[in-house]
Amino acid sequence: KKDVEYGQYNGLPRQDQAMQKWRENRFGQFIHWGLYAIPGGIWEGKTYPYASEFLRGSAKIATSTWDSLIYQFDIPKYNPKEWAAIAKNMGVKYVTITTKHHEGFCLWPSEYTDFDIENTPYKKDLLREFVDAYTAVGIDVNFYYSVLDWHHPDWRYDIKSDEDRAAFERLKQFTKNQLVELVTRYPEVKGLWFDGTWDNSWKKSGQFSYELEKLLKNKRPGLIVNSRMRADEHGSRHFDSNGILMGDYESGYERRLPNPTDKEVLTRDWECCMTIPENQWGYHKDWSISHVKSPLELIEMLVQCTSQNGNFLLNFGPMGNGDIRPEEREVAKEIGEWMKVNSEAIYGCGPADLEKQDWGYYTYNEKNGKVYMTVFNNPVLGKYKIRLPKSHTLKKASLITKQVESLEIKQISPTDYFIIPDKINNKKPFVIILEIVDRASGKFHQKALT
Ligand SMILES: COc1ccc([C@H]2[C@H](O)[C@H](O)[C@H](C)N2C)cc1
Repeated sequence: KKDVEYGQYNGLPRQDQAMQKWRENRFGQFIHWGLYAIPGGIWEGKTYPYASEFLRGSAKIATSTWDSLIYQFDIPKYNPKEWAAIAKNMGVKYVTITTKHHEGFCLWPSEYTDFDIENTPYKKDLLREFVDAYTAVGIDVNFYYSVLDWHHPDWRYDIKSDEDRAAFERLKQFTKNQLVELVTRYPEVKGLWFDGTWDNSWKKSGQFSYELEKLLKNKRPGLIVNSRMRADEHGSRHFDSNGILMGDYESGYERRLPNPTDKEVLTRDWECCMTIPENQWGYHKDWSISHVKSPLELIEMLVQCTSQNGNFLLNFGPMGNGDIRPEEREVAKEIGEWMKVNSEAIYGCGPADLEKQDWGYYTYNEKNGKVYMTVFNNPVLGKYKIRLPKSHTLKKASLITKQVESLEIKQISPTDYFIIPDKINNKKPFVIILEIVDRASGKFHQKALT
C-alpha cells in the first residue's frame, strides 16, 4: 500500500442529489465544436482520415496558420435553440460541450486569452446562448475542458528544466483562472469533463489537480468531475496508486464498452463516450472513410451501459458554419423515436444483478422494483430464458409495445423460466417488463443485499 495524500478525498459512490441526478440521466450528448470544424478533416484538397480535431498535426499545419482559422468562425447557421430541440427529441438528459479543445480556442469570451469567440466574426458569447438554450429545455449542461493547450506558449509535455517548471506554473495558473471563470460565469454548469491530461507535465502535477478539484467544488457545491482530471502525487491517473478511483466517476471508456458480463464496473459510476463514425469527434466532411454506427448499434450501447451502471455520452460534431449535419439529425430522430416508447428502461435505471442472457440486457429501477428486459437478439428457440435466484419467483411479464402479442411464462426449473411470445415479429429492440418477487417477503425484486 502506498501512502497517497493527493488522491480521492470523498467517499464514492457519491449519493448526494447532484450525483443521483447525474446517474439517473444515463443518456447524454457530447458536442465537439471548434476551429477544426471549418476544414473538417480536409486540408489543401487532401482528405486526412485521422480524427478531424487532430488535423493540425495530421496535415503538419503551422500553429499561426491554424490559429488564423479564427477569422473564418462566423457560424451563420449556429442555432442553439435548434440544437437543444434536436437533443431533447433524441432523449438525452445532459449535454457536455467542448469549451476549449486541445487547439486552445475558447468558445466563451475569456479574460485570460485573446484566442476566443470574442475575436471571431461572430463575437458574441456563444457558450452563454448554448447554456441558456439547453437549460430552457431541461437538459443539464456540463463543460469539457482540455488542460492540454497547443496554442498557449507555456504548455510543456514534460518538466525537464527550470524554464519548463516556470512555464508550466504559468500554464497551471492560466488553467485555474479559466476554470474558475467558467464555473463563475456559467453557474448552471453541473460538471466538468477534463481531457488532455496524459502528458508527464500533468502527471507531475498531482497535488495541483487535487487542490484544483477542491477549489472548483468549493466554488460550485455539487460539481461533478471526471476521473480523467486527476493524477495523484505519484503520477497515477484515473485511479490513485492504491487503485482508488479519483474524481466522481470513471471516464476511461472512450469509444469502447466493458465486456457485457463484467461485474466489476457495477461497483462504481462510469461513463462511455462514443463517436458515430469509427473515430471522429470533430466534424469531418467525409464520413465515407469509416464505418458509421447505425441508430440500432448506438441504442444497444446505451442499454448495455445502463445495464452495467454506466452513462452513455453520444458525440455530435457540428459543422464549421454551425449547422448539424443530416446524418446526425437522422441518428437523433431514430434514437428519439425508440426512447419515446422505451425510455422507462433507461432513465433512473441501473443493473438488475441477474445473470445476463443472450437475448439482450436487464435494467432495473429500484424506485418501482421493476426489471426491464431489452431484447436485441431473437432466439431461434423462440423463447426467452430467464434465470433467477432460488429465493425469487417470476410473477408477471408485460410489454411496453405490442411488438410481440401475448407472453406466456413457463417455469422449467427452480431457477429457470421461459418467456414465450405467441410470435416474434419485432423489427426493433423491445422491452419486456418483469415483476420479480422475493418468495419470503413477497416484495418486488430487491438488489442482492450481498
Ligand atoms: C490518441 O490520443 C487521443 C485520442 C483522443 C483524444 C480526445 C479526442 O479528441 C476527444 O476529445 C476525446 C474525448 N479525447 C480523449 C485525445 C487523445
